[in-house]
Amino acid sequence: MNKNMRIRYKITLAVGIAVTTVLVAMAVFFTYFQEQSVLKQNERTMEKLTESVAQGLQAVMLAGSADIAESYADRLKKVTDILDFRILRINGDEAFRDNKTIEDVNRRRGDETFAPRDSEMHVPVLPANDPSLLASVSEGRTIAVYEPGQDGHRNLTFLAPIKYADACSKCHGASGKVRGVIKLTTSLAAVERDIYEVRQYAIGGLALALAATMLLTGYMLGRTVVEPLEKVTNAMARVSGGDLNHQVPIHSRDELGNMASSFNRMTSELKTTYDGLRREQDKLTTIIHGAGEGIIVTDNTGEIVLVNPAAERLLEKSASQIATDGFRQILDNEEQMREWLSEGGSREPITTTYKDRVLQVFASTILGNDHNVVGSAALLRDITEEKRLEDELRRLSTTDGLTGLFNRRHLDNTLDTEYNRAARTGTSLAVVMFDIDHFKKFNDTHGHDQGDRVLQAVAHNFRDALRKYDLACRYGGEEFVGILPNTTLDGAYSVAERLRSDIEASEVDGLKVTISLGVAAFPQLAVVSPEGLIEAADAALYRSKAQGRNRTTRAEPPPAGSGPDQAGGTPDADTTQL
Ligand SMILES: Nc1nc2c(ncn2[C@@H]2O[C@H](COP(=O)(O)OP(=O)(O)OP(=O)(O)O)[C@@H](O)[C@H]2O)c(=O)[nH]1
Repeated sequence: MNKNMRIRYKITLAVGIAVTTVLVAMAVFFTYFQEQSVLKQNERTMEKLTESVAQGLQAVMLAGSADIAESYADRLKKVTDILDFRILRINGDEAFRDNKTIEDVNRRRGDETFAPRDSEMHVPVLPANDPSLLASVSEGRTIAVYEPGQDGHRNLTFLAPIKYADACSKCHGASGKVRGVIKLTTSLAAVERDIYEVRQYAIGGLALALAATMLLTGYMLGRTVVEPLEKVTNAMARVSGGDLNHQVPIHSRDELGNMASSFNRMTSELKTTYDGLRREQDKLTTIIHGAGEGIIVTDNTGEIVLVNPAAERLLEKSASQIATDGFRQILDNEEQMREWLSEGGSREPITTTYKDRVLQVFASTILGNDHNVVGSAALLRDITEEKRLEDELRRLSTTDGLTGLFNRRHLDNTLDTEYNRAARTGTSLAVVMFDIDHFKKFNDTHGHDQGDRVLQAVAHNFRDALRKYDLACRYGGEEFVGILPNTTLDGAYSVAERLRSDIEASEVDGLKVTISLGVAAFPQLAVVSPEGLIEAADAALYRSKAQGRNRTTRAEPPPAGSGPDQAGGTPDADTTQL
């Protein structure tokens, strides 16, 4: 059945086939039985006729008028619809064609009762062993035989026995039960024509009944099933097209009526849900469009379906340009985007630089309920200012405001790290510690602001004296510490001396200061902690002070009886001040 065929035609066709089958079966059944009945009736009539002919002939024969029997037979042959009429002997030969019986009878009677025929002939009509003939003779009953005729219609042949009566013995002597057989053949042409006519009427009636049934079925199906179904189908099409206000009219309370009312209920609930979703979507759209963060969303084919104004602002591109470039080109860096997305949606935001801005990007793959990819999303946040403030904060937390050197907290952290590294790698780590000589007096004499400027100048010198991977720190007040990785005690001593002489030689606003220094190095000095290194340098510094200031002292365990290893200028720092 064609899949595109409308249900109305499908059902009508199905009903038509079913009705046709039943009607044809009934027509065949009744026609067949009617035919059989007609044929049987015809057979019975003809049988009676044949038998009465046989009895008539027998009576004629008994009356001694065989001639009449013969002429009777000849006349019967001419009757319409009687194709053949013969009087047969029980061996199948036609009687009354030779003188054999006449001679027998005359001989038996002893006179010339019957005159012999002028001409004789032997006419074998049926073979002696013909089953129908044998059955008729042996059973003494009439046998009907249907055979195809030459005109296309069937013929009906009766073989009716001519019974042997006692009176027959007078002429024919003792014999069997049957003396001869009447063979009467009629054409069934008239009967079959009648049957054919009946068939024609039956087919006509059948066609009429079928057409009426089909029309009625089509009409009834249309009214009761198809039209309601079509209404629901049309309503479904309208609902799927977005018209959620459409309702199916309900005309009945049957299954189709229930279906329509269920559909209407479903549509109403769908509309309620849809309206709710729509409101949520509107809210979401407002939020997305008003968000400070850039939002870009794609569908599962990778096509960009949403770009909010913040994204346009951050990327300095129009929404259409972003959509044209594609999701992987959001940051003009396809490789990076692919990498982020290949991680199955980055869980951590990624910080990247884009057109002099620092952007925080959260790129993720959106997965559906069954873990299939339904799209991708990128959330962009401009953290340039945040980053600047963070860097500034970090700088402020690790540096000293007056001198710009690293502060003590940073020193402690760094020293820890460097000490551990030196201990692990077996390299040297040196510490230079110094403070300004008689600085209290300097402050008192020149004022605190002047003292600050001196501190800044000394810090400047200090930074210049160190390598770039050394760390210059303001340890507190007018005390400074330098951390010198990969530096031996002698190396640190040289640096300290150079710094001391630089400061001694320099001026700040025409004023001079000197510094006293202490140097310590690991592992020459077997300290067990970074604090130990500081303490050793501090002790060496103390000794520089004690030895007269403006000098550098090595922190090394002094051999018994020997003095500290010193270098530097004049013993008393008073002379270093201007
Ligand atoms: N101008 C200025 N002075 C400071 C600052 N921090 C500490 N000082 C001063 O530095 C002086 C340190 O004095 P002291 O510890 O007695 O040492 P000193 O006077 O340098 O004597 P010696 O170290 O023994 O030579 C104090 O007067 C502090 O007020 C600062 O940030 N600016």
